[in-house]
Amino acid sequence: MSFRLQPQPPARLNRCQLFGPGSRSALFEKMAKSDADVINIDLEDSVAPDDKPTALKQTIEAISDIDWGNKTLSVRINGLDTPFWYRDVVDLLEQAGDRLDQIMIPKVGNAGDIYAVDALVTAIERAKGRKKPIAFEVIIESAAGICHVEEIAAASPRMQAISLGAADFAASMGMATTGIGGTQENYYMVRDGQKYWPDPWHWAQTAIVAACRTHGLLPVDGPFGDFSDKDGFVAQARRSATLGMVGKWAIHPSQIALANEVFSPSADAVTEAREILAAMEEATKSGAGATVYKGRLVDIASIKQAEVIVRQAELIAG
Ligand SMILES: CC(C)(COP(=O)(O)OP(=O)(O)OC[C@H]1O[C@@H](n2cnc3c(N)ncnc32)[C@H](O)[C@@H]1OP(=O)(O)O)[C@@H](O)C(=O)NCCC(=O)NCCSC(=O)C[C@H](O)C(=O)O
Ligand SMILES: [Mg+2]
Repeated sequence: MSFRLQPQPPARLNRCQLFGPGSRSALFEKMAKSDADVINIDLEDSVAPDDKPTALKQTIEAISDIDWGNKTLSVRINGLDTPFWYRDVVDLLEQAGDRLDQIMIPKVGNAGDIYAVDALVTAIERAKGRKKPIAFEVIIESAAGICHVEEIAAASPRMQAISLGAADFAASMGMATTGIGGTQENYYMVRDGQKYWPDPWHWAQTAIVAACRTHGLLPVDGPFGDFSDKDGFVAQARRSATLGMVGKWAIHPSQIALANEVFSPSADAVTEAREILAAMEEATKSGAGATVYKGRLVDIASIKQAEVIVRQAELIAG
């Protein structure tokens, strides 16, 4: 038990983060007009090395030239193990307009990585007199990242969100798969001759959720590579939502509506949450700390659970 209150995460929608390569400028308008809450223009792994300078230039222009509406606008920079990342940060911070909300730092391994980017961003913001501080979101996608996830979450006041990057994470962990997220054929148990497929991402997601909730950040599920498998995407997203994640990446427009649906509480869930709050208000008036709702126990913890759902519904309603 701690006497410190758990901080609330940033009060913004993050149900779907739509990715598109910075080298494919033809996609930018489509991304801006999509129903995704967050846009991630990618300078990292979806951009070939020879295309990096063009992708950076196009991205900087698009930040000011395109109407991004009320979306959170983020650019994924290159990893700190590459020769590209410092140029990404310097050019974005010196040349891109104030519409840029955050940068995404990939393959973060420890708090020192965040410190390094924070130092550079802070120096440029001061030198250029940038008014709006750039926020950070990071990807946990390595063995080192998951081992240090809590110190990473605490590393800077700029931190707003952490995603799980299933592809690089699997590679770093030496997992025997080339799939990006979702059920893994060979990760199964057998009972009475029946196969049962547990979730190999569960523990990493839970570690990310715990670190994010401790430090008031948004935990986000990363990519699901097989964009023709809608059922698989929805099943993965529902598991993530049940564990406390607030949203999921879309690497193709067909995944946006699916993510928005899963990470928006249903009308029935919101009604039930409001009824639980009303039942507990009545109980509190009569001096009780617990009561019965639809034949089951609800108590003071139920108020906090119901508030999670009502808060999300209110965010969506604007
Ligand atoms: C996956 C894609 C390469 C597919 O592109 P394409 O072949 O053009 O798809 P379609 O023909 O099916 O497109 C149908 C229409 O949708 C538009 N489109 C396609 N992609 C996008 C998009 N991302 N945003 C908006 N609109 C999009 C097409 O232009 C078509 O439009 P129209 O002709 O008008 O009907 C491509 O989707 C793509 O590049 N996706 C993003 C890839 C990416 O950013 N990857 C990086 C993130 S995942 C990762 O890095 C792994 C992670 O780090 C980890 O380690 O786990
Ligand atoms: Mg990756």
